[in-house]
Amino acid sequence: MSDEQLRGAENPPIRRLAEWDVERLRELAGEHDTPLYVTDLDRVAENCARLRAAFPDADVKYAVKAHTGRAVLETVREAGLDAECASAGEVRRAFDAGFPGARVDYTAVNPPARDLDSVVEWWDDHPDLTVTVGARDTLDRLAERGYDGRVCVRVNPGVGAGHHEKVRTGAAPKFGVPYDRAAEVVADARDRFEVVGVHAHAGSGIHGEADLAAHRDLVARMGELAREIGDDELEFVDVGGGFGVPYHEDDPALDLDAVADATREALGDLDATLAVEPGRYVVADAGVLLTRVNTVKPTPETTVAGVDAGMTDLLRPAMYDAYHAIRNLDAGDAGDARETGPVTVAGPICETGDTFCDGRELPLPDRGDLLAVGNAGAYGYEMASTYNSRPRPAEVSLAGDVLRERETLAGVTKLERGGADE
Ligand SMILES: Cc1ncc(COP(=O)(O)O)c(C=O)c1O
Ligand SMILES: N[C@H](CCC[C@H](N)C(=O)O)C(=O)O
Repeated sequence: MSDEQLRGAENPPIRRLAEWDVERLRELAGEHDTPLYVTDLDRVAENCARLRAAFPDADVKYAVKAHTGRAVLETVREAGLDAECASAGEVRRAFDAGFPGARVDYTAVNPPARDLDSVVEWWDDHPDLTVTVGARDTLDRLAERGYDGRVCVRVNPGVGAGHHEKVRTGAAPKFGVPYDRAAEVVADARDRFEVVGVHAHAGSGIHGEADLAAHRDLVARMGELAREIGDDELEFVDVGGGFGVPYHEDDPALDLDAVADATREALGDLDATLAVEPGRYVVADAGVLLTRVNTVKPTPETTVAGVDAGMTDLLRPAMYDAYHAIRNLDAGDAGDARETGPVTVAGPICETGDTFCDGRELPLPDRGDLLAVGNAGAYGYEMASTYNSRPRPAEVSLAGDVLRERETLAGVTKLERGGADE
């Protein structure tokens, strides 16, 4: 893609749910059944390209946790982003998808011994991998295992931002060494490791003015810290991810170029390279969740549309009260003319919070209707569980390749005594 295409109308900053090809989604649901995640790998590549165009001189790392699927990771690797991994499991996935060690950053948060053991073992074959560390104890535990490789020190910037209090990471004491102790921890780390960077992350879903102001504060603080400890001795200053996408149909898309300019300005002059690590921005609008209505129940307040996907497939509404656009692919602008009214889309899980929307104005559902839930590509399948003994859904690419098989009931019980062993 040319620079013009990367930034222009051919690569818009958001693909809205209304823009997905309804006929194709219907076909995929027919072939693969529901609930079904559909992932558009071309859109993943476009999002990567837009990030690289906005941050041409930066190291752009993909936060793997947003969507860990092999096909997504391969697409991201080919599009030139590095991999930021939250666990040994994610590091393994990055290696398996072909990322070399030099493009892998393991952000260790209270890392279990097993994770550290594995990563130190893999370091033999991948001596250029970077371990990001947010506590002195973690430095000691790495040293005890003979690790003396590349380290990045994670700082708690005391500045949080994001779509919900549970994701304002930068203000949570769990993450990173306190800002005013960072220089001391870096000095200690320099005695024992190759310190290549410093890192902080404000939180997830940075969108409005307040979040952007917090992001700028964080970046400015990281610029100051880097200069204090010697930016010429660092390879990079990582200011985290968190770039938001619009979940409401009429929310504007993030102006990524403006965010990039503000980031550079807040960082100030540095010898070290800027690094960013978005997850959601790369995959959110590249995925939809398809689910079918199986029960329609009129009540005085709302029509309940019982569907075959639940909070076990897409946890975000239950966990964060997150809004996801929902489109009935058989009614309204996508199908039959129908009256609209307040509709509650409810899953099959025995939990009051197992709804995708409550009393939202939608075409009144019929049994058998196919619904699409938008922006399901980020933290969708990744946060799926088998609660209520529900097998996890399948995932296919928009092109029709099965990316993840539907889990079976035998799969759900296979690890337990007396469970299925197939
Ligand atoms: C350290 C770190 N980096 C990056 C991210 C990615 O955040 P987002 O998906 O909002 O870009 C997260 C959130 O999960 C994170 O904790
Ligand atoms: N770990 C991320 C938050 C992930 C949020 C995500 N799970 C969501 O669905 O919004 C962070 O600290 O910024």
